[in-house]
Amino acid sequence: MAKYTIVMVRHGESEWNKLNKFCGWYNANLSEAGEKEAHAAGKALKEAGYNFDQAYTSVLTRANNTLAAILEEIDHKDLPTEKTWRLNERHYGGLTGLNKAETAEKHGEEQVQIWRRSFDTPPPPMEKDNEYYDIIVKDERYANGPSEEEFPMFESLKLTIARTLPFWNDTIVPMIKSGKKVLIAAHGNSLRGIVKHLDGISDEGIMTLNLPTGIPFVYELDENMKPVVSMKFLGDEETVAKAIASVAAQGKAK
Ligand SMILES: O=C(O)[C@@H](COP(=O)(O)O)OP(=O)(O)O
Repeated sequence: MAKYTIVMVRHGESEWNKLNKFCGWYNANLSEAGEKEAHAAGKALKEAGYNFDQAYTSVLTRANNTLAAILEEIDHKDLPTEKTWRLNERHYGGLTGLNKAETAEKHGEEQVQIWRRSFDTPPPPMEKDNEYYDIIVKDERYANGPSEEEFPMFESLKLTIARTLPFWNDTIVPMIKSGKKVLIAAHGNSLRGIVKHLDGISDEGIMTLNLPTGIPFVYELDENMKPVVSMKFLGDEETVAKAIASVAAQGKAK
């Protein structure tokens, strides 16, 4: 029997999703369409009668602004919210800022698929002379962590999960178990990590999972945090399927 309900949402389309660029820890804003998706997500949650006691989000603006738009729509702007770098998107290393389709033309679709979706093959590291290195490393939002040793220069999904899961286990799970209704606004890959964990998806199986932007999804969990209902999207099936297919296709050569 379901005891807990948790809602997660990948941020609305970002400016760099729109340009089809690997984004990772680069702090892209929401695009106009992404703002709209975020408001639509809030409206869908309101219509379905969801309310929350606690929100969690990354330290990246695209997730923060998605959460803000949702909270505006559900009339709960002052919902207690914790931001953490542990929910950030995976760090896309040396791929950051590159166009995904152009990268597929240069390195082949198969290689791009491995970089985007393999469980443990990381992208190449971000070198110090990368144009985004200082912008990311010196960003004030990381003043309180990660530490220098923890600060990633690239991340596979495996490495992303290794820094997301401690936050899930130590902070989010106790909150859920205390009876609080939790909303998480984060990113394609930080959420894929949580979904993999919750549903016990294999390293192989997770490769085919793509999360659409701006469509909330619900988990109903039993007392042991095992899913009774998995990944129920608040959107009509056709729209969700199209949005998922379009994310999957981002790594195709033009
Ligand atoms: O970093 C990025 O480019 C995307 C995910 O890209 P893919 O792994 O789907 O290529 O992250 P998000 O838009 O969720 O923050």
